[in-house]
Amino acid sequence: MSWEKFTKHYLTLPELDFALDISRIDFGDGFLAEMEPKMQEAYKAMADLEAGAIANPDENRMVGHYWLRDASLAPEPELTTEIEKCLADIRQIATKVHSGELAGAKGKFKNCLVIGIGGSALGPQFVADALGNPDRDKMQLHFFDNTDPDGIDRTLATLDGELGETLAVVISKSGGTPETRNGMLEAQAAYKSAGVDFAKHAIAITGAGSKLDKVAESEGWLTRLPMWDWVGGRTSELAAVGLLPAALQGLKIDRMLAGAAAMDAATRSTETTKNPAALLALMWYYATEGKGAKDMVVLPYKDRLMLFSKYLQQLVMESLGKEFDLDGNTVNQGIAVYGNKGSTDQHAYVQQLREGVHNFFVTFIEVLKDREGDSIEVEDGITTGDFLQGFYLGTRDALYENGRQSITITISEVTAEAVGQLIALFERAVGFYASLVNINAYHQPGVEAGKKAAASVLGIESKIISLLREKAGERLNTVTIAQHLGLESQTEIIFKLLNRLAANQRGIIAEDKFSTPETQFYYE
Ligand SMILES: O=P(O)(O)OC[C@H]1O[C@](O)(CO)[C@@H](O)[C@@H]1O
Repeated sequence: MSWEKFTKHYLTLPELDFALDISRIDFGDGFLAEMEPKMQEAYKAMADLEAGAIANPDENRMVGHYWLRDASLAPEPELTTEIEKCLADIRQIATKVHSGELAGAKGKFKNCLVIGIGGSALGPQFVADALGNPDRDKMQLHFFDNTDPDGIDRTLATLDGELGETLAVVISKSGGTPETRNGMLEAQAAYKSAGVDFAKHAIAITGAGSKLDKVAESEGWLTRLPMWDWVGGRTSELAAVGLLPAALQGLKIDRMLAGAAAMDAATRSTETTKNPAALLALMWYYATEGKGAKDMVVLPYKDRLMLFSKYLQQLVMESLGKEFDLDGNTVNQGIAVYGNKGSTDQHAYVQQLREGVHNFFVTFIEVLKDREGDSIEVEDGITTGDFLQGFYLGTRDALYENGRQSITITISEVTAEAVGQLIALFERAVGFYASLVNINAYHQPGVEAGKKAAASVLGIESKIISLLREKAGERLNTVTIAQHLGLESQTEIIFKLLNRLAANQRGIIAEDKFSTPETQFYYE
């Protein structure tokens, strides 16, 4: 890698303490010029989106997450007012909770139990981990982000005896996501058995009029905050979804918003070589041949950014993973994202990256500041942070020598501003990339199929339970149960359901503990 090539492709934004290095993606000299007309179309589409166009045509919705960090940009004055009111409400709630004016049955709230999934959990989890400091935080955040009973129990165990000082924040844009509904019901049951009134310890963040909104209203929860239809779940970190938990934790939400606003301003530039989001989208296009031919490995060399790749996984994959383009052609688009943190991953999968199947490009994130305070020397004149940088630079070169390309994002420190910037950078890069490949980044039709199939499985389970009750004591095997139910085509599903029911003492007995498909089942 020549110094000339590096400096030519190193974009620095000094006012943001931010740099992007694309010199290790081997695009040829003509690539940027060749892509420029498409990029100009992407800028136009983005400008229309920010001005309030129906940028999500399938759902007939505006896409307004950029207005959240500069409410004056919202296309209607009522929206500006709503955004500002919501922010004021968040600040006020946090102030009252921290002062103890708004308290739980057993005193000042010291924990916050966030109940949500997908975009209603990943952002809050990432930010809490990136910016939290258990010694300084005003509240500790805990999460129910699944419908796994054991996962729920693990979280509840950490809150044992403290539910009277725990504020539950139930987050669901649609207000009808089953996992979140279940989490809420499990939390309600736990509060009840602890003798604590859940409603007086709960806040809902959801769309107006949703099921969750109605439950929160009718049960008299502490308050409700809005989720607007023009903010997608995966771009909601800087809406109440992310800001309320962060404010409760004691994080500087205004600085996070300011960081995002500054990155938004920088990425509105239509001068491609100065626009980091445009360059990122173009590098993704080049590296993946505009069709997801390679995966994106996200490697932050900073433990605090470990959850960023998980957060990006949803942002990128739910946005870009689409069957059809905007003209209805089958395209099966997407970019797979995975990663954890450097240098830890060096001792896990970097072996394959260096020498194995060549199906990825890397996005390194370099953080200049090591830690608060000084470091000891672990070798003569060398600190742990020196090692961390050494491993990043070494890995990057070792990969590049073997034809494995990479991008590096450099920030000086993991601050609230930097976290806001990173979120805004990738949000816009995803939007640009979607334009380059002509897809709708703002809907998620594919998730519906799994949800519908799950509902039908639960329907079959109810039928099995009724049938076995009716035939209590009779020994039946999977095939005969399927026949009785007239569901022969679902015999395998019935086998799976019976096995789990039997494993959980739900009245159904399997004669063989490690039951084979032929095993007999009966109802006690
Ligand atoms: O906030 P909600 O409506 O509960 O949805 C949670 C998540 O579920 C999804 O709709 C996918 O099923 C995501 O897009 C979303 O972030």
